Amino acid sequence: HHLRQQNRTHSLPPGPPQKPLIGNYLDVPKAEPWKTFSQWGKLYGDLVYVEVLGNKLLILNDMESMRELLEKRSQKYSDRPSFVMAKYMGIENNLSFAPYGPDWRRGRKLVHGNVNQEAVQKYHSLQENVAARFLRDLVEYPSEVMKHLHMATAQIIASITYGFSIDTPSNAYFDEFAETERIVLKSVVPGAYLVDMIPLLWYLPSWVPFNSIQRTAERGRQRVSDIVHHPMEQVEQDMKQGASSASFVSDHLRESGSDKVIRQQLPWVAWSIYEAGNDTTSGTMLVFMHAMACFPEVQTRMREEIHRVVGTDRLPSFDDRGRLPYINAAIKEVYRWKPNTPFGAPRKLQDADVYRGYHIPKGTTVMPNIWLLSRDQDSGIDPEAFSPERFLDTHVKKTAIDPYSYAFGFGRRMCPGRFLADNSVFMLVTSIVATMRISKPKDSHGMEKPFDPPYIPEGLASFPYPFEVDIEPVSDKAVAVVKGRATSID
Ligand code: HEM
Repeated sequence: HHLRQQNRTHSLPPGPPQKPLIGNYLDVPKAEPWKTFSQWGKLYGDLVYVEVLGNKLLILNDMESMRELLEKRSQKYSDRPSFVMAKYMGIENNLSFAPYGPDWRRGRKLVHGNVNQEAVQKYHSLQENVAARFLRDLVEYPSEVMKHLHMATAQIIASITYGFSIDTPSNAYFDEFAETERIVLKSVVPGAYLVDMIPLLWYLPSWVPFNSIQRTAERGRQRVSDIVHHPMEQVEQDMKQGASSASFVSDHLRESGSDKVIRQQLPWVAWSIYEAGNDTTSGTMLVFMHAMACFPEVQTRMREEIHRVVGTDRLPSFDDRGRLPYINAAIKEVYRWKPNTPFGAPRKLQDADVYRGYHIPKGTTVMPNIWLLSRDQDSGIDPEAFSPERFLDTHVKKTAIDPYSYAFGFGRRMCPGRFLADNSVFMLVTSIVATMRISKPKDSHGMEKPFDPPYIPEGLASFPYPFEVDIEPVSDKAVAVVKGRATSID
């Protein structure tokens, strides 16, 4: 009764008109929906409400509503939407997709212990070593830059999570991880599987033509289970032989003793770290490579700063970071220029709410339009330009919105890996710029080839597919420094 009254006095937030049954289904494009959401923002205001086949969606188009709802009211806004396929495949055991509750809280605590701001310092030398090896690979096989990049981020995260050595050249798990990742990303996108729109389909027998849902689900479940448990078994085996190095998994296996709950959850939490931390970091690095090829003058300014502060006799280290303001601004610019998660990671509202005089129904999927924040014009610099200057008050009257306030999410479900991620990005970015020149690909006559790397157009994450780019050492001395440093690790 109370709710009905609330409904009467408060209307839903505005949005495009709906059609019977399908609602706004035809209005929400699959490719780059955040651009359409942003246009709606201009038409309907900062809160936009749409319905797609009975699913309620609320789009937040301003920082204030994100802070108020996702942070101040996080008690209600920290659940995730649920998907039939994902649930069946076990993907809701992954921290990123888990419902808000005791399992999520326990898992989150485990992760936090290993990657909080203090703890990530113990990974500095790992990150420096991986960067040095990565540079040597670039010197030796520059045309395989995309492969090297993916390997570098995978090595960092696999070492931290499972203790796998960075000497493992092409670990058997990496391809398996990558393949499972595709299954995961598909299963948490509204509408990718018809069964999430029309749940009744699940109950149709599988001999009905075209109804392969249950078979797909079963295959996915098996794959997910394999990738969650195989690396764990390896760690346990290594531990028995005394051959495992410290890692998230081995530390917690030692500490948890016979705690059954933790032992059961640990493989899933470990996989969550790998799953959430690998493609996001490599994707961010691909955006960086894209930007460097398109904006050579920024690349030059970055290199000048490094050479001025660090010199050319050694590779950059974490101790240098505080003295590299232009580099730090350029890293912010990478997060802003093409944000990884243009509409964040969706939340599900657990109880009906009232905000700015509007009624927001229970169960509504809430999406912060991060992409729109990234397009702000406060600095007066074109949002499409890659320009670190927009973050420097020595260059502009008003600096752009700080991407650290939106690129890693909000409130209780904010990315717990953000310090680790940012350190990896800093180390890889500075190492590359210090020693390598990145440019658009050229043909055999030295003419620039057309260059416009396509981005994954739909789903939660947005970064380029692997693309061709030219890469060469800045000097013979740089090659010598790289080789010397890499050899010292061997
Ligand atoms: C540049 C790289 C990264 C970006 C841009 C990024 C971004 C994000 C975003 C936007 C979210 C959703 C937050 C929300 O719902 O408000 C998230 C969640 C998460 N991230 Fe990251 N992330 C990155 C790297 C990492 C790394 C290296 C780890 C490894 C520890 C990690 C672990 C996680 C986990 C476990 C979650 C789920 C949190 C939850 O649902 O409670 N991320 N990340």
